[in-house]
Amino acid sequence: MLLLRPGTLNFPLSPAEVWGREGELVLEVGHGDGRFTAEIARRNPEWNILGVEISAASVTRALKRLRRENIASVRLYHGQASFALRNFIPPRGLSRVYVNFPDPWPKTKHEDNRLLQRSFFRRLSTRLEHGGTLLLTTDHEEYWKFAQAEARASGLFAVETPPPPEHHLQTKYALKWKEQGRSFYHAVFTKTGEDPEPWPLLERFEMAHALMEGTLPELTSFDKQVIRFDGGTAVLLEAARDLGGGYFFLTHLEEEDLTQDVLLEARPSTHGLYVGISRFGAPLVTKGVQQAVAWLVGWLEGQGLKTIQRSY
Ligand SMILES: C[S@@+](CC[C@H](N)C(=O)[O-])C[C@H]1O[C@@H](n2cnc3c(N)ncnc32)[C@H](O)[C@@H]1O
Repeated sequence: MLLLRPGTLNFPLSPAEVWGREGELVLEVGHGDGRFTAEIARRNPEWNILGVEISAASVTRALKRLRRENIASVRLYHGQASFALRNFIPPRGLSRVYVNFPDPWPKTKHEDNRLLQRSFFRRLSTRLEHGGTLLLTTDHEEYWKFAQAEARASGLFAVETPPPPEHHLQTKYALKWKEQGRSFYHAVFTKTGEDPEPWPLLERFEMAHALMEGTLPELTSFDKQVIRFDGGTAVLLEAARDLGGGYFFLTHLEEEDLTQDVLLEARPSTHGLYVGISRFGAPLVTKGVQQAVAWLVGWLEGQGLKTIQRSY
């Protein structure tokens, strides 16, 4: 299980379950092609390493590299760093975080997109052990200064700015910028205090389905439906017949720091018409999933079907 599928895991992660052993937990945010991830795994074979990356192409490249190099102490997650930090890492469970060449978002109006801002440092403090560190390496002087100011303003981190260690300058981006003669900046943020406000896990649910009776409509077309709710949006994009006499509804969900493409289904079962989330792709059953199912049930009620039982 090199690639983590959150729908199949308990939160927070149990190192024994996921890595097969206890050990120091280290996170790399935005690992790109995984070159640095492989390097720290070779240097520190006792670490349990989690790599998080939002680009699917980069995750694929990193997976190939880790397999090729036979590295067994790394797990990867394709998604947002904040989701992984919040849900995978036990309170004070993390000893170190690496962030190499984060997207700088240079325009002032895009500053909110920067990872290393005050709210992030506050949340990070709940997951780092006391004295735990975040190590930043960047070619972007302005972001480097911004991150330092934000960390200090959180009141929870001490900041030092030693020169970057040589192996931090071997990542894909470091090599690219080195060729162009750019300078590099480094900062070590050490946790000195903790945000008293806990950062609770994402709310997960066991079930999101209903049993209905009646006859499913014959659909010749399906108009895209956008459902907005407190905390996100669900978009039912398309409906498709399944061969068992039901329908699948391709649904895109955006919730805070989680994006999922899931299938809803409406199909005959032994107890009646099952209308709910399909297990395909091991989705996380979230509030958004429940909202999408509730919409579908309401829509089918509008077509004359009756709800016998609701589980959401
Ligand atoms: C400039 S690249 C650097 C990649 C690599 N660290 C290197 O030095 O070669 C920034 C990477 O961060 C990833 N990224 C940006 N925001 C992220 C987030 N919120 N969570 C996880 N990865 C993220 C991007 O997809 C991209 O691969």
